[in-house]
Amino acid sequence: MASAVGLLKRCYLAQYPPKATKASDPIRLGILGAAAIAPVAVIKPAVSHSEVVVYAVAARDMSRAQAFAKTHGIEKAYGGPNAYQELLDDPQVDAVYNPLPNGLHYEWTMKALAARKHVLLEKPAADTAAEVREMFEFAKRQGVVLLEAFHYRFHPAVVRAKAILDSGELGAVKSLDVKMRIPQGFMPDNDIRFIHSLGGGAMMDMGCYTMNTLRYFTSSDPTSVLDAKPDIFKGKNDSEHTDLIDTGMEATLAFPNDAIGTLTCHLRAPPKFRVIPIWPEMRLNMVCENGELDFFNHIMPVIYHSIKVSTKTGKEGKGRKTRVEKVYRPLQDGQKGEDWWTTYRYQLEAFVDKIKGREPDVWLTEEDSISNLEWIEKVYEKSGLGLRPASSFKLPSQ
Ligand SMILES: NC(=O)C1=CN([C@@H]2O[C@H](COP(=O)(O)OP(=O)(O)OC[C@H]3O[C@@H](n4cnc5c(N)ncnc54)[C@H](OP(=O)(O)O)[C@@H]3O)[C@@H](O)[C@H]2O)C=CC1
Ligand SMILES: O=C1OC[C@@H](O)[C@H](O)[C@H]1O
Repeated sequence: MASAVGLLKRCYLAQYPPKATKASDPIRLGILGAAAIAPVAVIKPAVSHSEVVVYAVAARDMSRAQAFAKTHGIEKAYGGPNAYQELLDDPQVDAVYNPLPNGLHYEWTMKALAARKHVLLEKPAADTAAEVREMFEFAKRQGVVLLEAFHYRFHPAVVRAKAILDSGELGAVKSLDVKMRIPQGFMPDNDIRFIHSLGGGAMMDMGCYTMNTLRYFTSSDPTSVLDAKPDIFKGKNDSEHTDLIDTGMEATLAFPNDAIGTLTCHLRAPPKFRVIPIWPEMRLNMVCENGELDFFNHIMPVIYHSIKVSTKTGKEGKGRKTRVEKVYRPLQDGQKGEDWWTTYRYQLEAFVDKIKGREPDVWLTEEDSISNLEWIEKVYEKSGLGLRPASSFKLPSQ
């Protein structure tokens, strides 16, 4: 009963967060595109943060920009073909959230960095690893913060699961399996995720999390891609190269010390036995020398999650001792958080801390973002689908 009340309370407060009194000099955030993810990723999280105000939005269509601004109480709306650049040229904007389609991440992040704005950039950071490297190098030269929005990494449940592994309690990792699947029926054929020129594909979308999860929990990069099997897009849209779009991917990767990682991602997972609809699935399982860790819902842990830890017991290790942990707020003294903070709220806290020159509780390095794309590329190469197209954009100074 208590846990059901907790769940309802967390979901309610995540949806309707308490309003923070704003500081006199908050970071003014501008959003590039009236994207579906923006309210969840930054608009709601900013409500309870005293040091951020979502100040502007830009959309390719003025009425869309205005409607979005009105719905979300955003002061400034830029619309039309030059709207994104106009937002970047606005001296009132301190930082930018870039939730454009993957294939536009590089161009608009480079332009935002050129305008000396800090950037919170949606995942995957770009279409190619070379572009990711360039963006981070440019951010450093410009003296601004750039963060790839792997929001799940900021949640204390994920931090705790990693700490369990790092503590040595379970011994060395032997195998990991990560699954992220959405049942078919949720995404139309013309979704940006099915458009090759926009960096589409399941391995780019859900797959970038699965790759990140494997690499994070092993604290290493893979050593090779052993196998990669795509499910090819069977729908129809007006774009080219839909035969190179994966709606799903299953890959097996070798890791140091003979560990094996498997990832499954799917944007249109078919029903079981062709008729039984499946639930969305987000799960991580790790088999280690001295036990096992099973993490249910590591991507959206605020709603509900469980970290089941089983350790071997007895003389020959045939017995099992099992416990379940649920972690909704940081376990370490001095770290910030509330039970109802979403992964995105934790992420925003870290982004703001970094901009303000404070040490965030959790941070993602540029090497992490670069390596993630490198290994996504290797999976695509192995699958036979090839890399996503690099952007043709070049900064005038390049
Ligand atoms: N962190 C997370 O949990 C999630 C992250 N994402 C990531 O966020 C990004 C956007 O996803 P999502 O919000 O679902 O996508 P949407 O399609 O809702 O938004 C994409 C935005 O891109 C703009 N855009 C600019 N050029 C184009 C173009 N040629 N075709 C289509 N759209 C264009 C549109 O802006 P305009 O308003 O100007 O027309 C649109 O609002 C992706 O990188 C995705 O991977 C997505 C969902 C969840
Ligand atoms: O978290 C997510 O859920 C839905 C996906 O398609 C999206 O891009 C991803 O980030």
